[in-house]
Amino acid sequence: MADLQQLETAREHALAMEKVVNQVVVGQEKAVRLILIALHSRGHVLLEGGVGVGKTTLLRTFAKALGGAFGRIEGSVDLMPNDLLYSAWVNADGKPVIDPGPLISKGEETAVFFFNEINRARPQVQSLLLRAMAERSVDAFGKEFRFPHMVVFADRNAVEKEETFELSAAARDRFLFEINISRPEEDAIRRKLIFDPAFHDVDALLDSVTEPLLDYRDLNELDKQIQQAIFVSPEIENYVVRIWDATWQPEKLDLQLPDIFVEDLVVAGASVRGMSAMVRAAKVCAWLESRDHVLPEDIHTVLQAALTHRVFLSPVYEGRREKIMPLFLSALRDHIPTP
Ligand SMILES: Nc1ncnc2c1ncn2[C@@H]1O[C@H](COP(=O)(O)OP(=O)(O)OP(=O)(O)O)[C@@H](O)[C@H]1O
Repeated sequence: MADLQQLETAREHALAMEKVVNQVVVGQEKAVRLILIALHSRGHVLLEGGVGVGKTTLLRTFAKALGGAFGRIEGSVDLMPNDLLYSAWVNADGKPVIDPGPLISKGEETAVFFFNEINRARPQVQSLLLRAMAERSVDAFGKEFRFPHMVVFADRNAVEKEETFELSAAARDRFLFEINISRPEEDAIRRKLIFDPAFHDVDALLDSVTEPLLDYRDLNELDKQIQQAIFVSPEIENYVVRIWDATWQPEKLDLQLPDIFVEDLVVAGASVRGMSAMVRAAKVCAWLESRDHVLPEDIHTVLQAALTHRVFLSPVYEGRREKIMPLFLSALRDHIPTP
């Protein structure tokens, strides 16, 4: 049974954490809310967006606010799977030394692991990461390293496509959300980021998070409690199933999308994993809004992030995915009657 008082206290902590993160990383409120939801539904996240828009700052802030460790690695063509597990070097006495690599060096304390530019890493490296994400453990140095509290964030460089290895459809499906992080829209915030020196020094920004606001070790249990406590009505169930069907056969709705033949658009819609992930995330959303049941607005909050990387488009449209998917998913939302 979920403990309602415990859930209430946990929500206050989660909202306090969100407030602090929004003070450190400005103009990214939507992304911050989605990351908060992902952390509480224990889902890994793909990040899509620009370079130097505050992704590392955002993730380091979350890790610090959770009191856990932050790990990071850069994807590159010559990165090998073992580079995640160990690094070898020669010390001042000429002796070889082997250190644990970024994936395992923080062990069980890892709360957030950031794989920057995952599409620059070869498929072997991506596979190791996917296995670590699914099992939250890896084998190295003849033993098992576990990181039961880790949530992985993987960024895809969407601008440069030279020498890249795009994630396969099955690999993308392993991520709860794909979240877009781009330049803040508000002019005043953009100016602040450029001209206020406070935003030029990440370490100084992070110093403003003085103590953990939540314990990363509580999140696995909290997730179970939230999933038990939040109710999904039969009407919402029907609504979700209609959305699911529409991702497979959008031509059954009367959608009009510019320059697109809707009958030819989709090769495959969302998976079972994708739809259940969306529902889990919507429940967390309802909990953050102090409700014990899911409303259509919770589904709407997570719809884009949960499904945008899970619908497979025909090759003729795949190259315009970034533009088409937001239009397509908004059209689904607008055409399916809400309960
Ligand atoms: N929205 C924001 N709020 C606060 N600081 C920001 C924001 N956007 C960018 N910055 C500042 O810009 C600089 C670059 O940020 P950061 O390294 O986090 O970006 P990034 O997206 O991880 O970059 P890269 O793509 O190169 O890895 C930092 O000094 C950071 O403080």
